[in-house]
Amino acid sequence: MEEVTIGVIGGSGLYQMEGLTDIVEVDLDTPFGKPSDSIVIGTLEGQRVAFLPRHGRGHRILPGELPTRANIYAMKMLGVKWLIAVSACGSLRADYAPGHIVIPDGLFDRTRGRPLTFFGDGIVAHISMADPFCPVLSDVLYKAVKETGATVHKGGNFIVIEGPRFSTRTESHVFRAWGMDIIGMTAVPEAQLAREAEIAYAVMAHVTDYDVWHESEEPVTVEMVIRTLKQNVKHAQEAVRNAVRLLSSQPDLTSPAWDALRDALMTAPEMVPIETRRRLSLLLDKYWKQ
Ligand SMILES: CSC[C@H]1O[C@H](OP(=O)(O)O)[C@H](O)[C@@H]1O
Ligand SMILES: Nc1ncnc2[nH]cnc12
Repeated sequence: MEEVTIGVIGGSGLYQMEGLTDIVEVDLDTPFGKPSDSIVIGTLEGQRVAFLPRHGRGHRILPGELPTRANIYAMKMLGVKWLIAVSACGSLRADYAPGHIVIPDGLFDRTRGRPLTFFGDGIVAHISMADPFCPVLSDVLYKAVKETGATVHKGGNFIVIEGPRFSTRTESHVFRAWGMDIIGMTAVPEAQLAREAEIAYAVMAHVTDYDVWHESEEPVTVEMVIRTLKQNVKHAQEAVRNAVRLLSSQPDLTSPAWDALRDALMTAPEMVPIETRRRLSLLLDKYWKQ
């Protein structure tokens, strides 16, 4: 299988990447099941890039049903080191307006019952999520969006709800009072699974609505999200292209995520059941074979 170092996960409204050439599609199977869809590998800005639509082509998979472990593991199988996530989000503050893009630096988990880890079944690990998004990749994304001329905000607390329903007004007001800036349904567990897989991960969050707290704006609907995204999908595509160019022109960039497991593993290797060892060898052989 060819090595691809840059991955892109497209969210609501971004189901394919424009401008890819020399395309191949791969159907991967992982120890955690099948990813959301085939992964499309193509050349962008002279660089091989792997693209996966998070909800599948035709938007078939609920946020709470996403096979996120398989999606991240599949990216790891391809050799992805930098993973750009594109998401639609609601805004919880007036100055982050629909049409703007946010590169969040904080994450608050309000999901329930999603598979949150690759570990378990005889192996224990505790990764650090103090800074949930890779600062190096976030910086690249910020510059990449800036180049498109879109309004971009660096930093913001991203609250991730279970969905699939949108929030009540009461919840939305509480999230604002907690200091949350944007709201979505998918960055958890993507961010922490990417960290467990030692992949640098950052989100380009496209503000599509003011959720349901605003006094003069209508409460969010799917129609509103899609309408705003349609107007902005060109920016998203251009920003991804810029990010790929910026990454490939700086081959010396490194991410703290790349050794996230160094101090996270608790279990003595010889105590790990053989099946678990096999399942996680892609993530752990670099430590176990030392
Ligand atoms: C279509 S509105 C709700 C939907 O949009 C966001 O999706 P994604 O993060 O994949 O862009 C949000 O998280 C919900 O899944
Ligand atoms: N207001 C909102 N809440 C949750 N997810 C969203 N995705 C887009 N807008 C959203």
